[in-house]
Amino acid sequence: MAVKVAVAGATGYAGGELLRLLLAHPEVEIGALTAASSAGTLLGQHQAHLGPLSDRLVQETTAETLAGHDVVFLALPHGHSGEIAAQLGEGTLVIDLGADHRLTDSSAWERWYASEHAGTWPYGLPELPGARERLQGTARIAVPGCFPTGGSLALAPALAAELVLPEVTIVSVTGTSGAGKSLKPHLLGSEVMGSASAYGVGGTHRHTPEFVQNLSAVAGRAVSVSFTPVLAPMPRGILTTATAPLAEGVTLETVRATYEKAYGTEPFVSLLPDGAWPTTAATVGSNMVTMQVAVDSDAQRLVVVCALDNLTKGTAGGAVQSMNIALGLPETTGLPMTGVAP
Ligand SMILES: NC(=O)C1=CN([C@@H]2O[C@H](COP(=O)(O)OP(=O)(O)OC[C@H]3O[C@@H](n4cnc5c(N)ncnc54)[C@H](OP(=O)(O)O)[C@@H]3O)[C@@H](O)[C@H]2O)C=CC1
Ligand SMILES: CC(=O)N[C@@H](CCC(=O)OP(=O)(O)O)C(=O)O
Repeated sequence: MAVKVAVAGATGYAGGELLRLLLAHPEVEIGALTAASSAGTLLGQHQAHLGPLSDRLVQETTAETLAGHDVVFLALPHGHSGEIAAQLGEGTLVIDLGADHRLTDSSAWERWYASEHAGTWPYGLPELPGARERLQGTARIAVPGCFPTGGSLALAPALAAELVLPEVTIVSVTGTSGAGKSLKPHLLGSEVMGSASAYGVGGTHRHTPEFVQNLSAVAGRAVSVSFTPVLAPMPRGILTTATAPLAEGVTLETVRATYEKAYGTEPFVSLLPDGAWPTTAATVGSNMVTMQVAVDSDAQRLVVVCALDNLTKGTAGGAVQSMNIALGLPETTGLPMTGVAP
């Protein structure tokens, strides 16, 4: 029998990508589609790329509308998931694409999001140690932020194997869709086109505590993280460069062998052949993270570069991957493993 899913936030970027993937998922039947100000309109007025759902009515986001589904995806702005999730029973798998349930530390949530913490759910980054086991059979999933997805995967194997010191620097170039659809002055075409700009500089981006949480868990000790996002004039994609001081005597061969062991059997992480470097373009629409490692021997630093599509592996694809695990389906079901080129 098909898995009946509802999507709250269906008119947004994350909801739109999710529906694109769910339309191609063989086990899924798409039920209620909800939003806020767009309620009462047709989905085709907001998501021109979702032809088969074009005539579907967008409903209000209420517990009543979302009831009666096996899976409910919440692709809502931060702070809106807790209340609605509390009204959905444990018989429903609720998958939060927002930040509300990612952090384990309530005081970190209050500091970075300046609101009451909604709680902590199993974290939907299956490639992290122990994550798959926690996702199997769960009724609640917190989908990671798009930056922590790439940055955490870039550094986890090195930190777990103590190849680097626990002081890491992460710089991520991102496309504009990461900011969502709503109008923001710094995202106007004339501000973004032909220019790249850093933001959230100096340890102020709210994904910093998520990085610290993930990387400290894999390292088994506190990891300090300096994270800087850079906005670039492209709609999709994140290119992350992560560096850390090498531990004594670590060579490129050791690094490469460690990453091959960590990701060799991972369906959605591709360690590229020697000499090939990740590009965002090659990941567009796919659920892949492409990765390359290097050792800067003069500076004695590990350098890892990885690329992903912020809306696919960075949000909606990661959500579907975790749904598959929670429901006991093959993990790769319905998820694209190839990008589009050129
Ligand atoms: N974009 C990305 O790359 C990523 C996004 N996310 C997270 O996913 C979530 C959605 O992001 P994104 O799609 O980019 O945002 P958008 O602004 O593009 O879409 C937001 C959606 O939420 C709906 N909405 C807004 N307010 C409410 C409300 N009070 N109740 C119910 N629905 C509401 C909107 O409906 P309406 O049309 O009616 O306004 C719209 O469907 C966010 O939490 C975001 O942080 C996570 C990782 C990456
Ligand atoms: C370009 C841009 O603005 N990107 C967003 C990334 C949002 C995201 O991935 O995640 P959550 O909001 O779900 O944490 C930002 O930096 O806030």
